[in-house]
Amino acid sequence: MDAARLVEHYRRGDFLFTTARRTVLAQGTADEITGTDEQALADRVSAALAERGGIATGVLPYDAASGTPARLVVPRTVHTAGPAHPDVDRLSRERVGAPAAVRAVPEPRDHAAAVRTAVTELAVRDLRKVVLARALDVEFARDVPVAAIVRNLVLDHRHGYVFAADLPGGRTLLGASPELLVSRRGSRVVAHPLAGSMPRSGDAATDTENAETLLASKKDLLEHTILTEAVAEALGPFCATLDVPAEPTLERTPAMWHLGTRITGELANPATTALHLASALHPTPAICGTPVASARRLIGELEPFDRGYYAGATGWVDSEGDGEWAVSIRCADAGAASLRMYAGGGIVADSDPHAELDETSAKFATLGRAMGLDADALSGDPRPR
Ligand SMILES: C=C(O[C@H]1C=CC=C(C(=O)O)[C@@H]1O)C(=O)O
Repeated sequence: MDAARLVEHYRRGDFLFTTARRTVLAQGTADEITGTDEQALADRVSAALAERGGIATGVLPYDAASGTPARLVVPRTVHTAGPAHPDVDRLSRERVGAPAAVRAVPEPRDHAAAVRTAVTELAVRDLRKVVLARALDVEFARDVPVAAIVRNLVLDHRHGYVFAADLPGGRTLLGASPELLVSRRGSRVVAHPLAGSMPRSGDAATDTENAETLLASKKDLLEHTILTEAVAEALGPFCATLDVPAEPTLERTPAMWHLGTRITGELANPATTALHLASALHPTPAICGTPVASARRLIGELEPFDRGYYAGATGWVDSEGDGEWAVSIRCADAGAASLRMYAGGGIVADSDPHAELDETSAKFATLGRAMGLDADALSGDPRPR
C-alpha cells in the first residue's frame, strides 16, 4: 500500500504517524504496556520487542508523575510506506461540519493575566522560562470526525509529524507537530528542538518581515537558547559525540515561523532505544520550562486544566531500538462528540501578555484549518481586530 492508501485506511483507534521520510499505520492491539515510570516502561517495551520483534507505538503524557500513564501498544498489523507527499495529492480534502460550540479555557483575558503573573513569578522563583498553554473546547452535534481531520492535517503538512494515537478510555490524540523530540536510527541520534515563534502571513512581504523579526528577536533567541542548552545537556550522557549548531535556523509550518536547532549525536550505548531517549529528554523547555520542577509547579498553579497527553510525546520504537518521537503539540484530545485543542508559548522575562495570547491563537490555526474553523472562532478573543 502506498502512503495515500494508508492515510485513507486510517480509522479512529488506529495509530498513524507521517513524517517527511515515512508513513506508519498500525492497527489492533497484540499487547499494551502502560506505566507512570517511563524509564522502567522503556525497559519493559525493549524486553517485549526483543521477544516478539516488530514495533511499539504510543504516547507519553506531559507528566506521568501526576498519574496520567504512558501507553505503548504492540499492534497486530503494521503497514509502512514512504512519505505521504506527494502520494496524498490525489486525495480530496474532507469536509468537517461546523462545530456546535467553541469555548476558550481559560477565557483569553485570563490567559493574558496568567502570562503577566508568570512574568512576575519568573523573577520571584528564579525561573528562566516557563511554557503556559490554553485550550479550546470544541463540541460537535455528532461524533468527532477524527479520520477526516487527520486526513486534512496530512494534506496540509508536507513537513513535520502528523499523528493520531489511541488514548486510554477510547479517546484519541491527533495533531500536526512541527517538533522532533528525538529519533534514533542505528547509532545516529537527532533532536530538533523548536522555540521562538511568529505567525505566518498570507501577504508575502509581511510573512518575510515576520521571519526576519523572529530571527532578530532577543526574547525569542533567549527562549530558544534555554531550550537548546537543556536538550544538549539531557542528550549528552547518552552520546559519544554531539553536534549542537551555534545559531538556530528558521523553520516554517503553514501557520507558524519557529526558531529551530538540529542537534545530532552518535549513541554511546546501543542498548539505549529511541523510547529511552524520549523519556530522558522529556519534558524539555519547549513545553515546560527551566528549571523543570519549579516550572511544572507554576504551570500547575496557573493553568486551569490537566494537560493530560498535550505536551507529551507521540511516536514508535522498534526491536532494534530505532524510532521517532514527536513533541505532542498543535494537537487535540478527542472524546466521543467533543475535543480539546491546546496551544502554549514560552514565557521569559520580556514576554508581552497580548503577544503571547495572539501566539496561541496563531498556533490553534494548525488544527483549526483542518477543522474548517476561521480565525475568529480560534482566537476566542473579544478584542476588536
Ligand atoms: C508549546 C507549544 O509550542 C512550542 C514549540 C515551538 C515554539 C514554542 C514557542 O515559541 O513558545 C513552544 O515552545 C505549542 O504549540 O503548544
